[in-house]
Amino acid sequence: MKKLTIIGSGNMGLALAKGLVKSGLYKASSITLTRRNLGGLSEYASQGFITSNNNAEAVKDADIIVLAVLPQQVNKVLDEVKPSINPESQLFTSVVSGVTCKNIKEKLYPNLQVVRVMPNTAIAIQQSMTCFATDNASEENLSLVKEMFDTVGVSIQIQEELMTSATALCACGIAFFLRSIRAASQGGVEVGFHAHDALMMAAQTAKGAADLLLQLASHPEREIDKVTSPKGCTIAGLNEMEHNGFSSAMIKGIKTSAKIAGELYVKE
Ligand SMILES: NC(=O)C1=CN([C@@H]2O[C@H](COP(=O)(O)OP(=O)(O)OC[C@H]3O[C@@H](n4cnc5c(N)ncnc54)[C@H](O)[C@@H]3O)[C@@H](O)[C@H]2O)C=CC1
Ligand SMILES: O=C(O)[C@@H]1CCC=N1
Repeated sequence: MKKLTIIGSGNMGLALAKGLVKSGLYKASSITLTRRNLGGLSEYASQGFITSNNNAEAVKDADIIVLAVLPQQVNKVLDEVKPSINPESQLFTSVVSGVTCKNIKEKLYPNLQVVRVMPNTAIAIQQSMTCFATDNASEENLSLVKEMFDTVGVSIQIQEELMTSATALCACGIAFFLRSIRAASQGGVEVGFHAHDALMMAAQTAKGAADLLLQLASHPEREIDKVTSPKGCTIAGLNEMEHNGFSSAMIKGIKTSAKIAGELYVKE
């Protein structure tokens, strides 16, 4: 079993750690989690994870390193770990938005194999859509990354220039679909359901809609056509939403997120 060190164990780092252990691919004892404030990791230490607030020490024995700090924390952390990194033997992965493989190699070592990965928080329940890209990692290391992220959802390799787009569509996308479900449940309350029933009903309906596309390899409009009876209530509601900019709002939101994702990291 490979040894993994996650630098920056916040929302994403912890979701990844939980998902990998749940999948059975990793034991908690083979994952080291770092954070500045160790107290925030005590629950994880009691579950068998190794915890540390010393990034330089924590990366020394790792086969795979996952950088999961915020973009504005990257420069300081890379300076800190550089003397402990072995570019010959370690694989460096990063989930940080807007930080390219080149940015990391410039700060660390030019021959370090780097894979940029963009998962989403559904990784905690093995349902992530994960995109990854590299400009120098070996096929063997790419297979390792694919195996790792396929056990916690679905992963695909993409061109690196599309990573900020993948961030918007898939990583930010979790929030966009959650807000849609929340809005649907609020509508549900207005038409007569208690809030917790409305939320469960909206979430299960969203899950069914997604599964129609994934399991039948169908297109949204094909499935929509099956719901919209002529002169019926679905087309009336759907058109009302479109008159209010439903599709347009989602498209504009994704474009804005993709733009911001590319501006999050500032080189020193
Ligand atoms: N939250 C999400 O849905 C996703 C986040 N990402 C990326 O993951 C990265 C982390 O995002 P979040 O987990 O949301 O942020 P977060 O703020 O929850 O996590 C960052 C963690 O890094 C720790 N940290 C800061 N400085 C550190 C240091 N010097 N040493 C060790 N730990 C340190 C913080 O204490 C915090 O726990 C970001 O770069 C983000 O772009 C990528 C995909 C999805
Ligand atoms: O909001 C953010 O910047 C991070 C990256 C993608 C999801 N969360």
